[in-house]
Amino acid sequence: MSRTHKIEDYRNFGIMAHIDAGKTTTTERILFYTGKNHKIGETHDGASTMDWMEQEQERGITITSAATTAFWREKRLNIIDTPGHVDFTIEVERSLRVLDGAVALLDANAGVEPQTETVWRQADKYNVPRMIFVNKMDKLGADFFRCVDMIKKRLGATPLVLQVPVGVESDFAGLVDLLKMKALIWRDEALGAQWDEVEIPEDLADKAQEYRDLLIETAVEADEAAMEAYLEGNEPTEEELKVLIRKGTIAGDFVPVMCGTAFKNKGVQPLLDAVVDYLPSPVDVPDIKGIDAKSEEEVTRRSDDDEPLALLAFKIANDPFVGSLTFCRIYSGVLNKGVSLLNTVKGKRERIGRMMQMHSNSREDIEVAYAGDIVAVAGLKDTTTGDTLCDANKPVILERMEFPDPVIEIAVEPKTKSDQEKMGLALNRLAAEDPSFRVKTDEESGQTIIAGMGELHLDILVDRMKREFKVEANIGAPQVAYRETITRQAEVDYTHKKQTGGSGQFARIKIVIEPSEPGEGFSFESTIVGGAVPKEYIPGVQKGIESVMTSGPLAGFPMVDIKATLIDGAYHDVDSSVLAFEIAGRAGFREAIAKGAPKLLEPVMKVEVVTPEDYMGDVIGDLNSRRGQITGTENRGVVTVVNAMVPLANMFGYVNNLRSMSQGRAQYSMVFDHYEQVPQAVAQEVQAKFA
Ligand SMILES: Nc1nc2c(ncn2[C@@H]2O[C@H](COP(=O)(O)OP(=O)(O)OP(=O)(O)O)[C@@H](O)[C@H]2O)c(=O)[nH]1
Repeated sequence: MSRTHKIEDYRNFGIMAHIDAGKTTTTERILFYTGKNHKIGETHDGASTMDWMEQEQERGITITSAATTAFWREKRLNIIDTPGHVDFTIEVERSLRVLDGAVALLDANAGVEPQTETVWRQADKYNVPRMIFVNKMDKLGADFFRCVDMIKKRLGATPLVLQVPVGVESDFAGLVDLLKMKALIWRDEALGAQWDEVEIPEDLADKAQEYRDLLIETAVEADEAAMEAYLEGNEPTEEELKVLIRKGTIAGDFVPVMCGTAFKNKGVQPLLDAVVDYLPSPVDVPDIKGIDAKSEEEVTRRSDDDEPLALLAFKIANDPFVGSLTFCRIYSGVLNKGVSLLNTVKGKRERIGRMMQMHSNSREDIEVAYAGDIVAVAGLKDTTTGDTLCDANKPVILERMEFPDPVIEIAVEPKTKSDQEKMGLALNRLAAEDPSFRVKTDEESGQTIIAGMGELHLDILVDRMKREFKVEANIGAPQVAYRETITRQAEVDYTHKKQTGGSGQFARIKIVIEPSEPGEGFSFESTIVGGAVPKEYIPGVQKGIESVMTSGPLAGFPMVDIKATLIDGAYHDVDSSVLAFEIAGRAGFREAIAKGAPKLLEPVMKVEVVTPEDYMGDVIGDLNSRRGQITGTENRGVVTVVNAMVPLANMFGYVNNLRSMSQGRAQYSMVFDHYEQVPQAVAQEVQAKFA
């Protein structure tokens, strides 16, 4: 069997959005218009085809990323579904990792929302070329040009407006295509409705011309020759413009902006055309970087069937019929069913017994897959998210993903003895699927603690534990994941000496510790020259120090952002050992921390509340009482937006509070922003509770 599509004809892209912007609806329309999905399910009926898991349907939010293959204008689209809820940013990160381009959805009324901003920044990190679809143009309060403005102001991006809406809210009828300079007017709002290409309505003629000029001016910046020609008075043709837009989009110079309403079936086909025309194929983006597992040298792998086989596992899902499915992107080479591959991260072999291509409502067993493809492999044993699978003769570790630390924890207690065993198994399985989810045992109480990105994240995991693994458990109150660090530099000269019977122990170290930048974590360095401490003992010192980092002196929380430097020391020919230096490292570091003025840190969330003006005073008063700092308020049509920074510890149960305060009319969203020192009075409470 050979390729059905050249790799240049692939578009691996994701749809990213704030919760409720309409991602599910848009994805389903895309699947409908690409002809793979003939029975459309509206999300509010709970019949959505992208939402596989039971809870997702019940809660109406898309939690896991599924990859779906569809076809448009002889191109092969692999749509990677990215979740919108901030508790699952980890899912967003890992899907961003494997896609080549993205469509960001905005709600035409709400514009750029905080989570859109978060996801946008993540996409910046991976240099993902993007375009924007301003959805819900039919909604009350929709404002396309306000969205364009927010793209500039909030996202700091350069919008390249490709369309101008014709009508708005219930009068939204279609759009002006600024390349063709024609209006596309839909005949009705039914699924599959046709449109007519007509002259631009008179009242829009000036606006269309203004935006077309702007479009050309922005687009020619992508290419010097085109720019010169334009300055000499030669406008690019439609085809030339498309080439320029493609080039600038892939380079990240600007972001094409389009509009429509997925729900009322307007604007989806032009969006698909733009995906094909402007988003990159796998060969248009830089080659993936990796490390040669033998030589440890940096290497790159070209998106090419002739390169050695390498794939990256980016998602593990439990399928009710097939069992565990590992979603992989093939970066290079050809994958045949039945081969045995090396997992270079785990150092284990895996056999590809069965692989599938996912379509929105069916899965197709396949025998072979090529560079650029996304496949779901069944029955892998040891592979977890982020691992590389490859040809054992050409072992490579593809760029690994970074995962944020969890900010919230709860204790889970199995109800019966049999639940106890099942729970261990279930938690391990869930942790393998989701690297932002951690499980640990509290050393003092013996309780099992699970940690994640937010209340909802843990809620869903506990729910899955009950449903999928039939584990009954009692759940404790959610707890903030505090951290500890030091505030000043400290130096310690510590000697560990023991001389009782047999052989003695001797190790002397001189260490300096200092605070490092927030988010830098822990680092260790030795500046010793001339063998005051022999090389083989230094790892002992580091190990001793690291063992202390896991539990700070104030309340036993992990320590972060500390740099430790071993500057001097001494040893004894007979009595020194790695162990003696480890003991010295541990005790010396403890002493240094005490001198370094330790402090407690807490996660602070960026909160946005959208409320009718009547409740604004109450909302602000309440946020203040939660130790929140209001960073700004803003009018958005009929509602007021309140922005604030609030410690996570004071945000538990906020949703109910806000609901009763505003008679259910205000909404909020929050994202983790940074760790900050806990005020003294609060710190004392926390310490009393945990010490
Ligand atoms: N008026 C209007 N409503 C829309 C449009 N698109 C989607 N909706 C509605 O907005 C709500 C959210 O849409 P979804 O498609 O579930 O949004 P989502 O972004 O997938 O949401 P999550 O999966 O929860 O993140 C649903 O009630 C949709 O019917 C649109 O173009 N116009």
